[in-house]
Amino acid sequence: MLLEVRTQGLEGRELKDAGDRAAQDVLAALLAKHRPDDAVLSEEATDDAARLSASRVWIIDPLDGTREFSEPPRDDWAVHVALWQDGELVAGAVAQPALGETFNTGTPSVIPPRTSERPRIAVSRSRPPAFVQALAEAIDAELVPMGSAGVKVMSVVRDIADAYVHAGGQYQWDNAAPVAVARAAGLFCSRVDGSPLVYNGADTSLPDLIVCRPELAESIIAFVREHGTD
Ligand SMILES: Nc1ncnc2c1ncn2[C@@H]1O[C@H](COP(=O)(O)O)[C@@H](OP(=O)(O)O)[C@H]1O
Ligand SMILES: [Mg+2]
Repeated sequence: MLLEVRTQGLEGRELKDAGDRAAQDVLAALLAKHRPDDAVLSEEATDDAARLSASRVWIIDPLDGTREFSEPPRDDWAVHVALWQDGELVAGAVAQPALGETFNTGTPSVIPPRTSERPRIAVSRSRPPAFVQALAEAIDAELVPMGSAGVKVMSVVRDIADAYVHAGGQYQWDNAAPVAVARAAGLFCSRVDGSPLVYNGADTSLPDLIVCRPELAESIIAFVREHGTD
């Protein structure tokens, strides 16, 4: 469906908006039909405070990496659907339609053996946090820029990168489903200072995170604790 939207001759802002709208409409209709009693937190819908007292909340980003979606033939954009229940993420899926792949917690991904001795850190292609260059030098890592938080987390799942480090701004929908999938696959996930990622908080902002192979977590967190993220 999103692939089809890309063939309609739209460009730039119009293509971004058409993608956001089409994916939001499909997901909202499916959730309303199959899970009418659950709350939904979506990037593309008005936040309803009822979710704060709900037991089950779907946290969705209908189109993550909207910028890259609008730059065909780029394939680094994704669809995120997570389910939060009573304080925890309990299920999630990240689809990469341009790859024809969906990663989900029902069939947890098996992380391939690490192929790169030198750590590869996935970072935002358009808004990389300032400190990651210094972090990369400190732990002798290389930076791998790409779009979409979901794609970056899946790049760790797929052994294209070994870590994803972000700071400076993001929202719950950008990382909820990717984190659910990464955890199910055995990856380490936390805020950049090592504290837990908390979902369905009143504030939709969740501005920083680390997702990495477990053996890299300590050195990344130690760097942030010593140097901060400025
Ligand atoms: N500094 C920032 N402030 C707010 N949102 C940010 C951000 N950096 C990244 N994001 C959001 O995180 C997602 C992944 O970004 P990136 O591709 O740069 O890594 C994007 O989501 P959307 O595409 O859903 O808007 C983007 O808007
Ligand atoms: Mg997003």
